[in-house]
This record gives sequence, structure tokens and C-alpha cells, in this order.
Amino acid sequence: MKTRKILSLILKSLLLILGVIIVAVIIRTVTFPDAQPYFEKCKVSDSDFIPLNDVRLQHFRTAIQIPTVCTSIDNCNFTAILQLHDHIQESFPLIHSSNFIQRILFANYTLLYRVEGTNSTLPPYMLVSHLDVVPAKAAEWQVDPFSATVKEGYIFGRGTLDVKQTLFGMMEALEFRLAKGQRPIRTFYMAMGHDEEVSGLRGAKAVANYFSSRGITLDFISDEGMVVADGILPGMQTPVALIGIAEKGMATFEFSVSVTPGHASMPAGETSIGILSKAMVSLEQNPHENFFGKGPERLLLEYVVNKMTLPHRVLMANLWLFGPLIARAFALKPNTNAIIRTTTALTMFNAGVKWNVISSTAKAVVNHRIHPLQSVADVLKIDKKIIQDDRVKVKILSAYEPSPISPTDSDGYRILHQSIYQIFEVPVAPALFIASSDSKHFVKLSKNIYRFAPSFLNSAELKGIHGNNEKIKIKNYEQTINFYYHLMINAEKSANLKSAFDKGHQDL
Ligand SMILES: CCCCCCCC/C=C\CCCCCCCC(=O)NCC(=O)O
Ligand SMILES: [Zn+2]
Ligand SMILES: [Zn+2]
Repeated sequence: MKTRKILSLILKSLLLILGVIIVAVIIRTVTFPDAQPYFEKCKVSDSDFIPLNDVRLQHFRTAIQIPTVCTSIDNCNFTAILQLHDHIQESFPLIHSSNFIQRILFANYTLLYRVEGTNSTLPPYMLVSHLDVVPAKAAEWQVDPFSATVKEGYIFGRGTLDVKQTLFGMMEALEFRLAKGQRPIRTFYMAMGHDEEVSGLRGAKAVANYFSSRGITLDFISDEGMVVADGILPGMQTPVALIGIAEKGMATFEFSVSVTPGHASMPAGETSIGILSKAMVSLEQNPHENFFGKGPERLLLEYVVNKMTLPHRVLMANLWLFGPLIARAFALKPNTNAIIRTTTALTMFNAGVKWNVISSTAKAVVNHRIHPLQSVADVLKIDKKIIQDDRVKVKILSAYEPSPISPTDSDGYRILHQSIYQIFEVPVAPALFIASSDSKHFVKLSKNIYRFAPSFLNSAELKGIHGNNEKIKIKNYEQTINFYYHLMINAEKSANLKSAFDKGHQDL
């Protein structure tokens, strides 16, 4: 009798706790603060539009047809890069004949344009793109990667998304303004590195030195980065534009094992290949810490929670309860996994000289993209701990710390947000940029660095970047040109933008 009473009391208590949790979850979901109350109101009416006519389309296609491939800092197709310089010069005659636009060359191949505005009291800003592309394996593509084939509403080709579309987008926008007789009011720069894909150590680094040696700082910098993600963010029915407010760090480590070589007929114990393979499998099977809820993705979720479909909205609004569950779910998909932890990618493996010789050495290269809550030193320490084998030596081939986090309440952020909304009419949210850009060399020039390319992409299209069949929708290229056009105009009225944002856009 007594036991029954105790059990009933426990049951009642559990039901009460469950009731309280359910009520707390409901209250939190319905009262979740809207971190972005303005995005539905911020569209401005602007009749200006730059159509993608045949001439502009041909400018872009020719740029794609020039194979500006870089595979290492010393191994770029420098002839093609110079050919691209010529093509840029021929395509934009007004830019190249303006007496207020200066073209500066760095390390023979990187370009910087300085557009002097009429109002020298406004602080300058910079748009960043790059000239080089990664290689493409033609045999694995549906079309020649350097043919710029127009097919099924797309332009195919290496560089259509990474990132000749921003290069030509910003130049077309400026040329259009000049043709309309609009001299920019605010000074701005356009940097076009020639070696972004292989470090930026000659191009962007030289541009950064140019600014620092002259004591020039920039109000904001807009570089390649995140995109308008269509069907990628779990629980979002609409596409969402993600502005990279921070960039992951990067570390490339070479692991090696050396043993005494010998005849394959008399193997003695473990080989260099066996030891290194075991170490690499350990790295792959032991991912670094999952930081879900502690990094910039938290801000992203806060911006979009109220736009999510119901089951996701309840889960995301109640991270206090469902955080561990969501952390696991995010870890399952490469896109979401990349924003919650330092990733580990085994990218090269070399060993052996002949089939009947026990190799004296084996080498492997691992590329980490470092979460903002870790450092290069942390990653190295963790890797050594995972491998736990002193026979495996490590050498740092290159390393960059994660960038500082840029604010979401700066003029630069508002200018990007506004321009994105004008073109795409989708929610805009801050995020962590999961790859690397030339802006890592510019961190001392501005506190406000934003990484965003106006590419409207679903998961399949995203795979084309550095992969096969890279392609941009023709309409999206037109949007890209118009995005930069609006960005330039919005940058000139940023003071008005701030007061409009403060008032919830009622005045725009
Ligand atoms: C809940 C979060 C969802 C995350 C969605 C991820 C969407 C990914 C968006 C953009 C990633 C595109 C990266 C392409 C940039 C290319 C830059 C580059 O190649 N840099 C060199 C390098 O990183 O090696
Ligand atoms: Zn790029
Ligand atoms: Zn790239």
C-alpha cells in the first residue's frame, strides 16, 4: 500500500515536471525574440536595373574561357592571368579611361582599382574578388570546363561561382554607373588577387601591405563567402542569405612516418604505410569537438528561428532542452557539420616507389578548417593526442588563425543586408564562413569584414564549387551585377540607412 502511494507520488511529480517543461517550451517558442524585425520591410523601390544583355553575357563568358588556373603559388597559368587583365581592360573602357579611377598592379598579376569619390569625408570601403580558379578535370564534366557553355538556363564553367561572377559583376556595375554619368560619391577599392586559391600570399598580402604602409583603413570590406542558401538550412522553407561575419582558420599539416626500407619478401613488423594509415584513420574517425550553440551559428539561428517550420522552430527556440539533439543532427551533414566544429580532411597521401620495395617513408596531408573557438595550437595538440604515436611526425605546411568576428550593427553589415534584400527578398542572417578567402590578409585594415557572394544556390549547385560542372544560373549572374550596383549606391547613403534601420524601415 505504502509502495503504491510512493509510486503514485513519483508519477505525479514526473507528470508535473513534464507539464512545466512543455509549458516552458511553448512559452519560449511563441515569445522567441525577433532578432531581425526589419527584413520584411527593408525593400526600397528602385527603378534602376542593369539588364544582362548579350554584350555583358559575352564579357563574362570570355572571362570563364580564360583558364586562370592556380595549383600552387608558383604554378599558376600566368599567361592566362595576363590575358584576363587584357580582357578586363577591353570590356570596361569607361573604367579604364576615367581620370578618377586608378589601376594599381601588385606582384605583376594582382589588380587593385581605386575609385575616388567626390566626397572625401566619407570613409572608403573595399570590394574583393579574385582572378584565379582551381583546376578542373575535363573528363568528369558534362561540358568543357573552360567553354562557358550556355545550357538549360545556366552558364557552365570553372569560375562561374568561384568567383569570376563577382569580379565581372562589380566591374559591370561600375561601368554602368559611369555610362549613366554617375561618379561615385564615396571612395572605394576593388581588389582582385591572382593567387587566392593558393594562399593570397603574394597578391592580397601585397595589397594589405599597400594599405598599412599608407595608414589607410577601410570602413568595411566585402569579399567572397557565404551565399543565398536555397533548401540548405534545416527547417527553412524560404532561401536564406548568409553573411559570413567570421572566417574559419585553416591549418595544413603534413604527417610522415620513416622506417628502414627493405625487401617486400621479408616484411618486418609495421610498414611506414601501415603506421601512417592507422594514424590517418584515427584522425578521420575522431572528429574535433562539436561546439554547437557556442559559436556564430547561435546568432544565425536566432535570426531565423521565427521563420522556421513548426517542428524546427520549437527545437531551435529551445536549445536549453534540445541543444544536444540538434548538435548531433548538425554533425550528420557536411554543410552543417562545417559550422559547428573544426573539420578534418585528409587530402593527400603518398608512399612507395615500387611494388616489391618496403617504403622508407609515407606522407599524408591533412587540411583542417578551424572553428573560431579553437586555435592552430589547439588543433595540433588534439591531433597528436588522437594519433598517440611518436613515430608519426608532423610538420605545419601553412596555418591561419580563425578571424575576429565582425559586428552585425555596422554600416557595412547594413549596406550588405539592404543590397541583398533588394535583389533577393529573402531573410538575411549572419553566419560563419566555412572556407577561406583573401580577406584573411585584410583583418588589420577593417573591423567590419563580411564574406558573401550573391550566388543563389541549392545543395547540388553548391557542390560545383571546386567540384564538377560548376555553373551559375543566367538570372543569378544578372542578380550579381545588380547586387553590386545597389551595394555601391547604398554605401553612398549609409547614414540614411542607419536611421531607417533604427526606425524599422518606415522611411525608406
Ligand atoms: C545551418 C548552417 C548551414 C550552412 C550552410 C552552408 C552553406 C555553404 C555556403 C557557402 C559555402 C561556399 C564556400 C565557397 C567559397 C569558396 C572560397 C574558396 O574556395 N576559398 C579557398 C579555400 O577555402 O580553400
Ligand atoms: Zn574563391
Ligand atoms: Zn575557391
